[in-house]
Amino acid sequence: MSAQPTIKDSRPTSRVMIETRQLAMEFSGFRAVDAVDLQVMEGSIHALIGPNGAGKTTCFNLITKFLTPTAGQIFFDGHEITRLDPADIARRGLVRSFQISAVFPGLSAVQNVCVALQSRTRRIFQFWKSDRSLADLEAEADAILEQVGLVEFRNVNAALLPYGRKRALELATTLALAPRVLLLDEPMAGMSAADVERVSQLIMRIRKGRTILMVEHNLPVVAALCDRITVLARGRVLAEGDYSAVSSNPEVQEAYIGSDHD
Ligand SMILES: Nc1ncnc2c1ncn2[C@@H]1O[C@H](COP(=O)(O)OP(=O)(O)OP(=O)(O)O)[C@@H](O)[C@H]1O
Repeated sequence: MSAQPTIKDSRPTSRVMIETRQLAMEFSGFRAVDAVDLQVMEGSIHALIGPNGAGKTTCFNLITKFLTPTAGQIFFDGHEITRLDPADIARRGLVRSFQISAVFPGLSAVQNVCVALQSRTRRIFQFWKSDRSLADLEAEADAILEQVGLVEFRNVNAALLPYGRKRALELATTLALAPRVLLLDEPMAGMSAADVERVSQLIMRIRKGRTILMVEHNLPVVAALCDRITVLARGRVLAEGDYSAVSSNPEVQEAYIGSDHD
């Protein structure tokens, strides 16, 4: 793990947005997540990394309430959310990308964002509504498409978008839900180098006013984007700090040896 040039534009504050206390998840006696204490600061981009089977996805699923922990607590902006359901926490502003907003392949980019905006405002997406309300909605959708660099693709069906652009559209539909905290599950998975660069820039653009927690295997991306990194191994926190601190930690280096990560 070599040091990478930084493109951070960080403004983390001292306020804790997501906190886990002694978080644990047991599957038939096997502790996939074991006493994890995590603090994600407001305004930061925070990564969860670790070798295969470290417990990253399980941890993510616990925080987004796709799983209920067998022990421990989860707090969002100071409020305990351990027993709330995913829709409840999404309404509070903690949104997992691709969680509620699906991308409909038969709809254009702008229609997809309109559907997501509608789901936020709980109105029914009625194309036959007055031109005025549809125009308002489309103006808001266009502003979001602009944020993610998809203006020129606004009328293209989602199914026809290149892969990287589809991920950008997924992010756009997530942004339509007005998240305060965004949880990204391997945002760079399966992307070409050009798409990785574009989506990295996109994440930097959308971080303003938000907190981002991501699971990501691409370590150069983590080095470039993330203010703070928590390294998990065998369900436990092995190390935490900025990239140079965790990558120079001998225990972290050892944990990665023998895994298929670089
Ligand atoms: N539903 C489940 N039932 C039983 N074991 C599970 C379940 N989900 C995860 N595990 C186990 O928990 C451990 C942690 O898995 P998890 O997917 O959270 O790791 P990860 O760090 O995300 O790995 P990867 O990088 O390979 O995606 C693994 O040993 C996995 O086999």
